[in-house]
Amino acid sequence: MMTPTTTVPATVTAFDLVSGLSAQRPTLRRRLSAMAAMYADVEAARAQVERDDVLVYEFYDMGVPETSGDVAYGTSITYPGKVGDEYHMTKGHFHSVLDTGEIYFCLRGTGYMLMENPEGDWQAAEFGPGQAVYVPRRYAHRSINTSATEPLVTFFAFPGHAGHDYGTIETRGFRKLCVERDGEPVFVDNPKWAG
Ligand SMILES: O=P(O)(O)OC[C@H]1O[C@](O)(CO)[C@@H](O)[C@@H]1O
Ligand SMILES: [Fe+2]
Repeated sequence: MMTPTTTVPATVTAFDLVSGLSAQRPTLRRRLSAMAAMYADVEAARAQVERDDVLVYEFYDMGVPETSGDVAYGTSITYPGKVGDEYHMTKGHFHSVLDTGEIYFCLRGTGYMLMENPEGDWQAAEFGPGQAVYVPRRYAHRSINTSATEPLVTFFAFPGHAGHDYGTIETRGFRKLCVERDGEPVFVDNPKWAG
């Protein structure tokens, strides 16, 4: 009988359901200065960085091997706020291996998963606590926090070999932006979209 090969031991990690954080490892943190150019109103972003280089989001890299048999996972916490009228968001990325999906389960807060594929389709899935968004293969994805007060806390999982392609979104942007109009989030065309 074959003995299964195990490369990563079974592990248990505690994530706080309110903060989304774990005391067991440090997060990777993205401040506004690291993504000011991604917002539509770059001047507003730079002015905010001058006043206070706010923490926009943080997340975990659990160090899972980047192989197809493994599953990368962790929590991601996007803090409330706006840059001009655009809600706080993650950088967003395609997977380097485009044919890989991802799952995000919301633990706290309210927001959207914005998705688009190279074929021109885009979707914005609203989610809140207890709801999971499935990001299909080929779709770039970005978390957006539309709450004025609460962090958007999600647990994510994706194939270990998927990789991150940040460059495409950094140069081209997403087709749509999520902005506040009359107190409500709406998706509008991104005037800077360079597809
Ligand atoms: O990778 P971004 O776009 O900076 O956003 C961070 C989130 O995306 C992930 O890379 C997973 O897709 C996580 O590490 C984290 O949830
Ligand atoms: Fe991803």
